[in-house]
Amino acid sequence: MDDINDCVKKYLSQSGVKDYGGWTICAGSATVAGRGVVATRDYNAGDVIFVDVPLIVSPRAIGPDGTGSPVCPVCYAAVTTPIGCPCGCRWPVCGRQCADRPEHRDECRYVRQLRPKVTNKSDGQTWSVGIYNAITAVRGLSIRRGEYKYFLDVLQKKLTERPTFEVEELKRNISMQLDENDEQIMTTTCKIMDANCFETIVNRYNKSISLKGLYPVASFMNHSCVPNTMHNFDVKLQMIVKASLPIYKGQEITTNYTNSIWPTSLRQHHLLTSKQFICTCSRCCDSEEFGTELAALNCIVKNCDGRILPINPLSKMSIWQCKICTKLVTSAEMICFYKDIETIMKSISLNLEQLLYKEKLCVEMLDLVQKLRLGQCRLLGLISQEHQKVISEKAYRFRRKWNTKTLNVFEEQIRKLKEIYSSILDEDVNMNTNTIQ
Ligand SMILES: C[S@@+](CC[C@H](N)C(=O)[O-])C[C@H]1O[C@@H](n2cnc3c(N)ncnc32)[C@H](O)[C@@H]1O
Repeated sequence: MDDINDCVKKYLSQSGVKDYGGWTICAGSATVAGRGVVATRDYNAGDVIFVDVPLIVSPRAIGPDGTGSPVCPVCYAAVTTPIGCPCGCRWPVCGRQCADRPEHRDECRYVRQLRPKVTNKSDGQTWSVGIYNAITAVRGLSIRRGEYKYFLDVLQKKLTERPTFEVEELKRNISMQLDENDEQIMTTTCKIMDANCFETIVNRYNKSISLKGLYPVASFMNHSCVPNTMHNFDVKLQMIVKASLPIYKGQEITTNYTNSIWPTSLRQHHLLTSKQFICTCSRCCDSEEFGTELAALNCIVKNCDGRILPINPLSKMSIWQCKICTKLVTSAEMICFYKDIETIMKSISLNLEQLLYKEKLCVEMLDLVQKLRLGQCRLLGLISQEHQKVISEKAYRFRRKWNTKTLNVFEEQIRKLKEIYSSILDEDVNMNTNTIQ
């Protein structure tokens, strides 16, 4: 483990990151799984634990059905009318300026010498979706050069014998044969990305762009549904990891690979399909999820006030049961109920009644975050921000009806919520206080 720690710390210091030394990468009983990051000193909630610098950042692929839209692979702005890079790599850059940027030079030259095929010449499209989808793979080659090749050996890889989508896309869309060694490095990179990458969100021209980022320290952080950290990204795409709860020396530093307010069945499904493991944390083993009954639905039996919960929260095939009348419901039926609820939630827009409903939801969610012991987490920041927007909107709509005393109470509430979310989201480049969602 010493070699891994030395390599990671050298990389961070060479990347100009200030030394944050209160952690170490460990293996064995100190971690929930394989290697993990462990605190070597105490932290208070809100303390920065480390700042991580990406080894690779790349746009999300465009699906075979055309889902997703391209972003410029150099500046990551959304490109509404993409043009193929004028130098010839067929990536959809946003203009000459990005095509000529030094960081694009080597990868552009590499793709060019593979002779990218012109796919949609007839409709005038000058960029290639297939070549675009291979950006992650091509960027892996930059790690091969130099001392950080070591990361390719030590970072966990997704277990699969299947050919990687990105490399197959590249091979299909070039005229030259891919070098065997390059292909192997690209495949390894993609498997590493699949096992370790984080959603990296950047703000470009007031639009949130979702990218994939590979961060060397964060790659060793294990998952917990009751994590003790939160993170956000600065303008340089550096990941700032902070304690969301007090952390004691010797304790594992964990993150959340999934969504905190999803019920256990959804979180388990997501973790198993994307990261290939079953989480057995204290929250996952507790069917009531710390008393929140987050997954519960009201009993379907007439006149029964009970709540239906899974008998075995760790099994997706689990039977669900009402706590009062003991009615049993199959997992397939529960999935249908959840889908119906999702459809209803998506159709909500904000008239006054719904604004008040949203306020109620914000209050309930803030209570939930507290009960789930999520501490100073990003979710607390985001919900507080939404809550503040609802209250500001309400104060605006009722300003003529309310007296000064009532308005002052609301202003105080707004101030407190702003204080909470500003302290959590302060480095967050996506902070947008204007829109109500
Ligand atoms: C980003 S890596 C974390 C570091 C990893 N433990 C290592 O040794 O490189 C993600 C992988 O770690 C394992 N992992 C992370 N959290 C876990 C947990 N709570 N339970 C079981 N396995 C976990 C899974 O194999 C997952 O695919």
